[in-house]
Amino acid sequence: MNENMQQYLDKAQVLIEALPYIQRFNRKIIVVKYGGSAMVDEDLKKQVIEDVTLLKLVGFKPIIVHGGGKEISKWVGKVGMEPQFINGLRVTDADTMEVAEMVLGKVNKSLVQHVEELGVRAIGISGKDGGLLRVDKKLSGGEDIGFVGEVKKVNADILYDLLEKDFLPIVCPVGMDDDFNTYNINADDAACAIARAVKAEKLAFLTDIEGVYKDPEDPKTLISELRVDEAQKLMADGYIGGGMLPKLQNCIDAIENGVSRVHILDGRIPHCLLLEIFTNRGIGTAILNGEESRYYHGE
Ligand SMILES: Nc1ncnc2c1ncn2[C@@H]1O[C@H](COP(=O)(O)OP(=O)(O)O)[C@@H](O)[C@H]1O
Ligand SMILES: CC(=O)N[C@@H](CCC(=O)OP(=O)(O)O)C(=O)O
Repeated sequence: MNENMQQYLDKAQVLIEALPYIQRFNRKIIVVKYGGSAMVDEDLKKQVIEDVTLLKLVGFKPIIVHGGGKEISKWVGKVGMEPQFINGLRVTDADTMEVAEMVLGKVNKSLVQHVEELGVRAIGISGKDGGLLRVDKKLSGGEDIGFVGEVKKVNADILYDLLEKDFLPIVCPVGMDDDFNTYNINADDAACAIARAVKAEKLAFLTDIEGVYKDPEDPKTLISELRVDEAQKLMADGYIGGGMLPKLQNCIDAIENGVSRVHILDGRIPHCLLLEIFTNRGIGTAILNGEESRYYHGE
């Protein structure tokens, strides 16, 4: 067999290996939280969008919930304010809220544009549209941090309707309270609330670190399988900081409320989503309930 033919056969083999995963997730909802560096780097952005589009085209039902924290901070700085975070949440006064909503709206439409370019119908909505995300004011450690929302209600019907009509929903983390004031929602919180509401099969957080470390200073301490009680202990013992705190809390919340699979993936790895879903490589950190394993039986 010549070298060319072997290359084609290898490609065919990759597709065949994906078959059981395609069957397992067929018509299942997968929520992808898209944030961190993978949003800033244009090549990575293209690859993430390609991955999600491919998931859609092979019969999954993906929903993208995006962040844009770095972009918001850039623009907050440009208008002469200083970005401020408490426990991974942005302190959001009225001016910051205005900037955040503008930036997130722009990010949302640019993602729609990328997906549409690949021939898949995408609809970009914020949590304001159709009352998708209703919030209460969220405090951080008892402290008032401004217009930061805690999701209290998700209108899942909008998402079901869009999926039913074969659209790829792309959600930006802005919502309203009962008095129709605008709130900034941490995108991890929004993704978790949505995954719970639609009973997603999988929730994948794409971020800019390999996964959860026991010791953030030591890459050798990356945790591949993290059980809920272990995660709680890591947080209580102070091993988790910054934006990883709300992320891990949301992972636990999702897994304890009916989302079957929850993963933190390194969005800097090209095609990390495809690798996680279609191969047995076990990248990133899987958050698990009880004794289950991140690997499916028979793998
Ligand atoms: N134990 C830990 N393991 C991994 N990351 C951690 C840990 N503690 C703190 N972090 C920080 O959390 C960050 C991820 O959160 P964040 O920057 O908010 O991600 P995103 O923007 O993707 O939501 C990492 O880049 C890292 O600096
Ligand atoms: C309240 C709060 O913190 N909101 C976030 C919303 C965007 C976000 O979460 O973006 P990433 O996922 O890219 O970090 C913020 O203003 O940065």
